[in-house]
Amino acid sequence: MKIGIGSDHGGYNLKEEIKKHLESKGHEVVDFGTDSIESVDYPDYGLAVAEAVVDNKVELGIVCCGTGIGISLAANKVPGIRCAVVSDVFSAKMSKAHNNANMLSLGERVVGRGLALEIVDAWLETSFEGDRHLRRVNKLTEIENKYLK
Ligand SMILES: O=C(CO)[C@H](O)[C@H](O)COP(=O)(O)O
Repeated sequence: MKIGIGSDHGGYNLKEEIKKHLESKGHEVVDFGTDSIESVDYPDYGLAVAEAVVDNKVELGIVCCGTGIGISLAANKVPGIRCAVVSDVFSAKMSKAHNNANMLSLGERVVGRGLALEIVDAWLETSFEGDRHLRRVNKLTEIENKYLK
């Protein structure tokens, strides 16, 4: 699978771990930065990955910041993005099965490396269940469309 990743400085080390992990499993990773722990602004990286997802340059996106919150908020501003901030395996599975999340966000200051990689695997291995959940996800899109100018 082709997966876009990105982080600010607060999520840089976790992003690098996730990148190595994904590549070791045979995924193609497109890294949108950042490239060090030098202080940067998370909206720039959330936006870059989110745009790659909606433009179909990558299939899914994974982003990290200190908490996972700020970079997910940025990604979720892009119409078509459903970016879930997750810090447990159950929520990772549900975010795909019920919400069809096309981006996953993790906080380096929240979850350890081992749990983060389990979350990533669970999320990638879970499929959207459709059915009643599709109706609800479609309603999310309707909300976006209502506010698109
Ligand atoms: O988690 C984050 C956003 O939700 C950021 O990584 C965090 O706010 C960065 O903080 P600092 O500039 O103090 O390192």
